[in-house]
Amino acid sequence: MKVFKPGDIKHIDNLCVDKYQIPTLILMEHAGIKISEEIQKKFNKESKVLIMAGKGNNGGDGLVVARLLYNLGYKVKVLYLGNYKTGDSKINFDILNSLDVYKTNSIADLGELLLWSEVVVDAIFGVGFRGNLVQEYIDIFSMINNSKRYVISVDVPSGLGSSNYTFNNIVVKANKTVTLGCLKENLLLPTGRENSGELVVSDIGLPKDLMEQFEVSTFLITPNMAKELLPKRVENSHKGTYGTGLIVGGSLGMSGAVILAAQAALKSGIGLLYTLVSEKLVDVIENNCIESITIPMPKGLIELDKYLKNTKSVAIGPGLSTENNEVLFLYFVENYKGSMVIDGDGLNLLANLKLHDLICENHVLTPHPKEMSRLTGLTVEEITSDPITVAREFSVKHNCTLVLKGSTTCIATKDGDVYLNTTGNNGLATGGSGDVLAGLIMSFMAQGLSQDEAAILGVYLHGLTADIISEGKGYYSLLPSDIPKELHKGFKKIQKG
Ligand SMILES: NC(=O)C1=CN([C@@H]2O[C@H](COP(=O)(O)OP(=O)(O)OC[C@H]3O[C@@H](n4cnc5c(N)ncnc54)[C@H](O)[C@@H]3O)[C@@H](O)[C@H]2O)[C@@H](O)CC1
Ligand SMILES: [K+]
Repeated sequence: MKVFKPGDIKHIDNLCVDKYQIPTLILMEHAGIKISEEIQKKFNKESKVLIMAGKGNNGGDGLVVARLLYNLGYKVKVLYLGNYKTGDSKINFDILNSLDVYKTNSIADLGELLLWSEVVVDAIFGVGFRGNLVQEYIDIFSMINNSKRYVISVDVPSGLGSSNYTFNNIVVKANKTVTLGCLKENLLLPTGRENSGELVVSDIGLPKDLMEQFEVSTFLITPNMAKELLPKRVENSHKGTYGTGLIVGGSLGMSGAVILAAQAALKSGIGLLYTLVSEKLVDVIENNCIESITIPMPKGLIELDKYLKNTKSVAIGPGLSTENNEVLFLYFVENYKGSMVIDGDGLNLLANLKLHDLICENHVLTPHPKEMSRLTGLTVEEITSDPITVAREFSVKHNCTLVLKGSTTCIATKDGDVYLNTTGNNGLATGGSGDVLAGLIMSFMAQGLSQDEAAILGVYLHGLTADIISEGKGYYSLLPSDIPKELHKGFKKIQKG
């Protein structure tokens, strides 16, 4: 599903007017109709609705809502923050002036108005919000957030920056956000998701042709997309049909990482699995992954060639340790020509040894923000405040697939597309869930998916399975090892569509 940037919205706006001859006043009316319909679904005509109308077009949408609800018989009061000297908001302000709707621009009355209200329509800022907040707005936002009223945000919760930024760390916290015409990037990033409440994308009459033809480079992973990516299972098949994979990792004390990755690979349909681990770990791996073939680390790495010949994909890094593994890591990055997931200490070795020039299109890198920081030299804050751009720039520069993990994971391709994943929950924030993900991606590449496809499906399935488990277990008790065990439920849900 297409996801739009603030710049795209401006462009769409202009095209509506110039190419499709649709005045924005019509779109504003549609926006108002859609918001008022959402209110009617939840609140009856006895309800008291406070409209907070900002000075731009977002405020104009709010003024339309005020008129429509007033006409329907709702008790409506408006606190407006603009002068409305020109444009569509002025037209709607003038119309409202001709009606007997209570209006004030006195912010000092906000406390009383909030006490009076049952529903607050947050039409203070939309996608035109920029920069910092002055104290007056910080106070307004705090009062709304502390009011315990039902808040419905128009387009975006007010104060949400264009990416994952927050200015002065405050955003209006909505119960529901009705976003207009199309999905916006910032709503899908963590700050947007935390503050939007239930998210509804509302059709406001933007031309179908325009929206279909408009090119974007950010997408939301949908159930349908995941379904289409599932590797096909065929009746007449054998283990060779579903590919051979290899997990390289597991230093002393970290055998669990390999076991988790291996369980995930085995439970996601791989044909044959090898694990390559330190000799001392062979027994523990064999005991826990009876379907895999365990290879003890040979003295001469050249001995690995006979295994690698038939191996379609590798995951290197789970539990590997950065100590004494430089030669091994370099061997794989330089010699292995199949698809390869580089995870955990594989990423740290990549960063420590400055091997960025060896990253190529066969590689899927799966850093969390701290590992990304080591890879890029950016701070964690710089990465998390604009993860889409950071991920995109890296994948294009290094011609690889990058999975930047987070509560919204960004999968960036070498072509510059970014896929956002919103499955998963805070129960995944436990050491080991990344190993499961690495095993899944490796498994899907062994089964014939491209690097991008495997990353998209792996990330989606990983989060979806966690969500399914959490429905029964809650978030506290979710363990990475639960995911391979319950993976069949994730697959089933994807297959159903
Ligand atoms: N794109 C479209 O096709 C449509 C957009 N509509 C609405 O228009 C909105 C965008 O309208 P605008 O571009 O007028 O922008 P907004 O209404 O989001 O905000 C812009 C106003 O806020 C002020 N502002 C921005 N940052 C500020 C800050 N940090 N502190 C104080 N003031 C600040 C600006 O000076 C300007 O007056 C959308 O979010 C949506 O609600 C709808 O009317 C329907 C059609
Ligand atoms: K808003």
